[in-house]
Amino acid sequence: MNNFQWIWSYMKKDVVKIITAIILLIISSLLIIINPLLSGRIIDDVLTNQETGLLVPILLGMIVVTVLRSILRYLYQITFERIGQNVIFEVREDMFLKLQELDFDFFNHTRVGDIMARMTGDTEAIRHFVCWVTYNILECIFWFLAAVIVMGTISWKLMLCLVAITPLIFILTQKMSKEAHPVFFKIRESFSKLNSMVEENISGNRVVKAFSREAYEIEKFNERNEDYKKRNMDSAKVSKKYLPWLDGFAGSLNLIALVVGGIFVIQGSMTIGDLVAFNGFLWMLNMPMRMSGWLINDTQRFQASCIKIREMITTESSITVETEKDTKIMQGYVDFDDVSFHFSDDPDNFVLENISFSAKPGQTVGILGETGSGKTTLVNLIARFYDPTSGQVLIDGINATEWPIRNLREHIAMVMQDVFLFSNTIEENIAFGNPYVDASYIRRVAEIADANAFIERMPEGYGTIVGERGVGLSGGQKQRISLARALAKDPSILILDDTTSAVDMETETKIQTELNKITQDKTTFIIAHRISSVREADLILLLEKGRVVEQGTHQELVEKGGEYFKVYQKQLGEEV
Ligand SMILES: Nc1ncnc2c1ncn2[C@@H]1O[C@H](COP(=O)(O)OP(=O)(O)OP(=O)(O)O)[C@@H](O)[C@H]1O
Repeated sequence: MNNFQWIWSYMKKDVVKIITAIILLIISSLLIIINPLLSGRIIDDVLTNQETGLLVPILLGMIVVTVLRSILRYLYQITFERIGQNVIFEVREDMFLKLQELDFDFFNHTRVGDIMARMTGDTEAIRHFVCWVTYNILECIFWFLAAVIVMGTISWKLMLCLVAITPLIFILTQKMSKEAHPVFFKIRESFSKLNSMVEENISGNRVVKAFSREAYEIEKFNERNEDYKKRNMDSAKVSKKYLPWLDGFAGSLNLIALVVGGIFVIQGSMTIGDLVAFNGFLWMLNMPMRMSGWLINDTQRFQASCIKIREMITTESSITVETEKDTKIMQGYVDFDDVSFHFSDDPDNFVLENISFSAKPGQTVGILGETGSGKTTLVNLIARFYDPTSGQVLIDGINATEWPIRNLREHIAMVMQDVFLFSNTIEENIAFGNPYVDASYIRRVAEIADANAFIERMPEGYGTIVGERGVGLSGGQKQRISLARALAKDPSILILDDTTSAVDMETETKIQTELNKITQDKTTFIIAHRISSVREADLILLLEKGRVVEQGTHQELVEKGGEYFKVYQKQLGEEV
């Protein structure tokens, strides 16, 4: 399917509107023919033959035609605008739905700025094409055809002299189109890089300032900005190379008409009125020629944008989300059966190797290990953010890959290491995973997460809006709201990834005591660096370079006197 067929798939449901708009456009194009013909009549009948009584009706006729044409033009232009807006509404919707469906792998490899460029600049290029370029192309075609027919009836010889240069115009537009094609792809790529750079700079503005790297960032920005300017200049150069020629050929039509037409009038094979009428149609021939360069540019821009959008819409997730919602209840049994995993872009480096363990509802699994040992990756496999490369993760005895994914995730709540809060009230942030939760339950889970006290101290309490990425809250406060959000979901499996790393030990102990009261029927995974966070767990996994090197309860592992014991002793020493 080429880009035009693809965009047609969005337009075709508006086929009645399209046909109506084209009919209006054709009528409007036919109406253009009338006024030059009437001008000719003024010269021949009113001025030359002195039929002065015709002047007023002719002038009135010209006014009616002009008004009618303006109304028709307005109607079909607004119809094309509506069709374009409908198309772009659906394209944007499809892109957003795709974004919801795409897996972690896509987001690991795609820059936010690039996605934003597709959602904004590229959709705008498509809107412009449907709303403006399409009817301009159609207008040009109909004007050209109408002009050829009417001018042919006035003087086919003079018309042939003018149309003789059309092949040259065709060759020029072909060459221009070929040259402009790659240039617009480069512009598109450059725009995406510039966008990504600015997006990263804004997201990371605190880091930039903290490290006083503004100058470096400005230099990087200037480089990208310069590249974008250069790419646009390349496009301008292509335009400037061809547009004067197209303009020149279009302008030469007047000269040819004047010289050759003048000779015909002198020879008596054409009246002055016919020559005036003929001249009145000239713009209908030269306008399409002048416009062709601009329309080619816009069409190439449209093509480049289509490719970027279609690339995203057709990206296949390795983990697909079903459309139908399943309502299977989850108990919370988790079994890892000889699970190994590597990321798709690094097949030689196994991040997890031969992991096996079992957990039952009501049990807590503590996961310890040095940084980069694979703890987060392990729990990501439970929520199916990734699928194991080999082995299987069983939830309630069923392979996680066989669970309807939304159903699976509905019963799992995760407090992620990198806390993200939406720019919304605290209450709505906590209710994010369970919109039906009531205010008293929100307060209850906030109390368990030890967040209630500081939330109530805020000026608007639970109605306080937290800024982008929770600016205005401390790291520990954000973690606690994020914990409350997970608890509000009342999940069967609760995953806490370094959830209390930013809170003090006393608060952590308080949270743990409260958590124990409500996790009786849940399977809880706690990733931590401090043994104090996991010592009560029913099972502790000690990870080292993706392998479980020790597993058991705190007591068992201490008695074993191995790696866990060494870490325990070290941390005990630090605490004393
Ligand atoms: N998206 C990714 N693509 C490729 N490799 C990755 C990706 N994410 C993580 N890794 C690698 O996988 C390994 C395990 O990462 P993981 O985040 O699971 O570690 P972790 O034990 O949770 O670390 P930490 O305690 O620092 O959070 C690391 O070596 C990391 O470099």
